[in-house]
Formats: sequence, structure tokens, C-alpha cells
Amino acid sequence: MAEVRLLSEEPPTKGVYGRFGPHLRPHRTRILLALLTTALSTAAVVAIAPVIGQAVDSVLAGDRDGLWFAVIALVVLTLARFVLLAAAELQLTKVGEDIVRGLRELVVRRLSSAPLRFIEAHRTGDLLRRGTGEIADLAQFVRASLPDLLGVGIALTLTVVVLAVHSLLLTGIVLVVFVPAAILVLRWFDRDADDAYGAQAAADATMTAHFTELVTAREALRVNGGVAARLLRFRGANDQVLSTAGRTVAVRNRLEGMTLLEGLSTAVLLVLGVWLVSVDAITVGTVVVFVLATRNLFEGMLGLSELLAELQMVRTGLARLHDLLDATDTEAGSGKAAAPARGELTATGLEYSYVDGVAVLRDISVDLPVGSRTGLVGHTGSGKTTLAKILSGLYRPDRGTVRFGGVDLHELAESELRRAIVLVPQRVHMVEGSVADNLALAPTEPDRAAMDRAVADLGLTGWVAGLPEGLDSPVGARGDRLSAGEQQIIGLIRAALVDPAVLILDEATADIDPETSERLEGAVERLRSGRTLIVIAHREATIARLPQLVRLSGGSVS
Ligand SMILES: Nc1ncnc2c1ncn2[C@@H]1O[C@H](COP(=O)(O)OP(=O)(O)OP(=O)(O)O)[C@@H](O)[C@H]1O
Repeated sequence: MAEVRLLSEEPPTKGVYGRFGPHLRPHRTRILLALLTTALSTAAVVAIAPVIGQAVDSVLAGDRDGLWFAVIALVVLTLARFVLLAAAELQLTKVGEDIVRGLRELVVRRLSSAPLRFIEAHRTGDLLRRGTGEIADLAQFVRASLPDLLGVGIALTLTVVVLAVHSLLLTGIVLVVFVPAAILVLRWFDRDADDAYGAQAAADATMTAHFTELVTAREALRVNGGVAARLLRFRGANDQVLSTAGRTVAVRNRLEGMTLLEGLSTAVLLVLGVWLVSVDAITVGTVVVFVLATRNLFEGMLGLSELLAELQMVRTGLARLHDLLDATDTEAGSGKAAAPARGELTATGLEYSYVDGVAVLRDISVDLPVGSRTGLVGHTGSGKTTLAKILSGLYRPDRGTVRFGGVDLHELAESELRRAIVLVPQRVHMVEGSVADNLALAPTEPDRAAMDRAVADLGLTGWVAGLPEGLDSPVGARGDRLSAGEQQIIGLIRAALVDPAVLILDEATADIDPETSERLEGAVERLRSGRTLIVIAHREATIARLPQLVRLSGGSVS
């Protein structure tokens, strides 16, 4: 079986942040500025507790000036915090969305140039989740978690400094008794978080995949039944999401231990503080500072632990995204050679299997001279489509080579290959929009004049004129408003717009009315001139017209 790197359900999360670095690098100045703003707003918050302590001591000492000073400082700090926090959030939201936009584009680019085998080997829903939902989690991370993480880090450090300045004894108690206990709680969470979040992400992706399958199979389901069986499969995936989510919540709940510690520490500090005041070791203001600042400390720790939970999700998502980017990083291996303008297409000793040990093609060699017309014929499942995909360079053979004008297809640059050889499949891929929107998908990025020319060259002006709005007629979702034959006509116009040297056509098997069939045949006849034509021929009339036939039987040429 051809080598395709498959995606892992729960890829390792080690080193993922480091790998995310290059995506942040282009935005580093904006990120640094936003983080600096966050740092300043955090400093403003931390300064509030000592200012309140100062106010209490001023009141007790009857120092009115000191009290006024403290009140003004409080107002300034609160305002500064508000403005700085809002500014930082705005900056980071923009940067976060920018990074994610870049990543989404990268995923789409990689997926569009990924080997067909790769796409076929994975469920659409899984790719969809990795390319959309999990990337969106990253934006959330940059927007919210990154500044919070920094904010919490700064708040914790400054709080300890503030505490130490007021009473070393009380600070020592907080640091020796409560901080280690808080760290234990965090470690308890961390021990199982990786597994729990990984399993939940995998279950979410499986459920999305089943859902996508259900939606795309809607027509087949209505015609052939089987809704109950599909629903059962979906229910299984859905239940799995529920149970993995339950485990994630259970692991996350361990962090609630932190609230318990907060209450306990406040009580201990109050008792100790009152005693220290009674022996004149500290002032009442210091006790107030301690109670307030220790709350800050625990809130910071709790914030940190919540962030850890979020980070875990982001880490899992990042690992799954990197897994996708790695698996689709084919750019390095693709060829760079230019394609000759015209040339013979020769396949030698082709072998191919989808499943290990089950060969679909065995030792196939064919020679297709410039301008030749060849039909690929054979029973259903004999390997015609597979051979056509290999001849067009969509699949890479397990053994053997396909050369165009003497150059191995895999030495050709992707864009050259796509211009040299065009495969028009039985079911032409259509997007929602107009006929013109669908023609615009041709890699030559044709304008309206080029489209009109191609339509005229293929003798299809009458057909386009008969459409309700000509080239602007809507085709419906996935081209549903056009018949199978008309969709192939679009495929042929797209091929004409590319002007390839080799045209491979998988003749539509669906019932095509005589008029459309005639149009298709006329278009193929005009399109083939000067090119090599290969037709996977299903209809007797087509087979009779073709001068050369390659008959496949059980994966070999018979
Ligand atoms: N993506 C795939 N994964 C696994 N097996 C596949 C895949 N595509 C095709 N096959 C198998 O490979 C064999 C050849 O299939 P292929 O579609 O090439 O035959 P075909 O001659 O074009 O058939 P048809 O005329 O029905 O389109 C079949 O046994 C088919 O089941």
C-alpha cells in the first residue's frame, strides 16, 4: 500500500507550545505590547490591597491627609486597571484572530495539496474539526488565556512581595503551608488531565465525523433506508462524548480543592493576625492587607489552575493541528520539474493496493502516444478508476512509474501536473454558487471572456443560453440543480479552460438524456483535438468510437 502518513487520534502533546512559536513570531511586537499593557493593569490590581491597608491605618491614626491620598490612589488605580485591561483585550483579540486566520489558510492549502489517499483515508468530520473548531480554541487562548496567564504570574509574584514587605512571619506561613498544598492540588489535576482532554477531543472529532457522514448520506439513506443503523452509530459516538466529557469535568473538579484552601488560609491568617495585633507585632492595616492579598494569591492560583485546564484543551488541539500539518506537509517532497507542452503518456509496471496484500492493479503497462484515443474498459471493480487516478498523478503507484514526455509525474511541480493532465471524474466536484463560480475553480483562474470562449469552443453556447441566467445560473448545493450529465459538461468546460495535453474522462454512468449525451459527446469531440484522450468508457456507443481499448480484468490488462 502506498505510504501515507495517517493522523493520530490522540497525538503526543510534548513540545507543542514550542512548535506554535513560529506562528506567533510575525505578530510578536503586537503581542508584546498587549502583554505589557496586561502587566501594568495587573500591577494596578495588586497595588489596591496595600492602599486599602494604608487607608485603614490612616483612619485609626486619625491621619486625614493619608486617608485622602489613599482614596485618590484607589480611584486612579481602579480607572487605570479598567482602561489598560480593555486596551489589552482588544489588542489580543485582533492578534489572536490574525494568527488563527493564517493557520486556517495554511490548513486549507495543505489539505488541497495533500495526496488524495490522505483525504480518502480520513473522515471529513475529523479534518473539519481540526481545521476549524480546534483552531478557534487557539484564538480563544491568545485572546483570553495568554494575558490571564501573564496577569496571574505577575499578580502572584507582586502579591508575595507585598506580603513580605508587611510581615515576614505571616508570609512564611502562607508560603510554607498553603502554597505547597495548592501545588499538590494542581499536580493532582495535571496527572490525569492530558488523558482526559485528549480522549474528549478524539470523541468530539468522531462524533463530528459521524454527523458529517449522516448529512452527506442523506439522499442514499432516504432511498435505501438504514437510518436506524446510522443513528445507532451516531448515538454510540455521542455517548462517548458524554462519558469523556464527564471524566474531563471530574478531573477539572479537583481544582475546586483550591477554594477550600483559600477559606482555610483566610481563617488562619485572621486568627494569627488578631493575635499579632494584640501583642503589637503588626498593625490592623497589615492584617487587612494580608487577608485581601492572600485572597488575591489564592484567586491567582485558582485562576492559574483554571488556565491550566484551558491550556490542556489548547495543548490537545495544538497537538492535533500539528499532527495534521505534519501529515500534509508534502510540499518538500513534491517535484519541481516543468511539464513538456505535449508528450507521450507511458505507464510501466504499475501496481497498486488500497489495503495491504489486496492488489487492485497488477503489473499494468500502457503506452498512450500524443493525440491517441484510448478507452479503458472492464467490469465494475476491475480497477479502471484507480488506473485513471494513477495516470493523472492523483495517486502514486506502489510500484512502477507513469511518465509524461519522459518525465516521471512525481518529478513534475504540482501546478505543472495539473495543467498537463486533467481528469474529469464521473461526479464533477461542484460548489454552491453560479455556473461561472464553478468554472472559476479551474486552476488558470479564468475571467468571463475566457469562459465564454471555452463554452463557444466546445459548441455549448446554446446550452448556456438555455440556462435560466446563463453562466450566472445558480447550481444549488453541490450542483444539485444540474443533472449528472450537465455536471460533466461543467467538468469539460473547466478542462478546456486548463487546455491540458492529456484529458482523462470517466464517462458518467448515470442516466443521461439523449440531448445532454449528444452535447457531451460533441464537447469531448471538440476538446480532444490535439490532445491525448483516455475515456473510462461505460457506453457501447463510446467504446465503438474509440480506436484503441485497454481492457482491465481483475487488475490486469487482458
Ligand atoms: N478508496 C478505496 N479504498 C479501498 N478500496 C477501494 C477504494 N477505491 C476503490 N477500491 C477498490 O478497488 C477496486 C477497483 O476499484 P475501481 O473504482 O478502480 O474500479 P472500477 O473498475 O473503476 O469500477 P467502477 O466501474 O464500478 O467504477 C474495487 O475492488 C474497489 O472496491
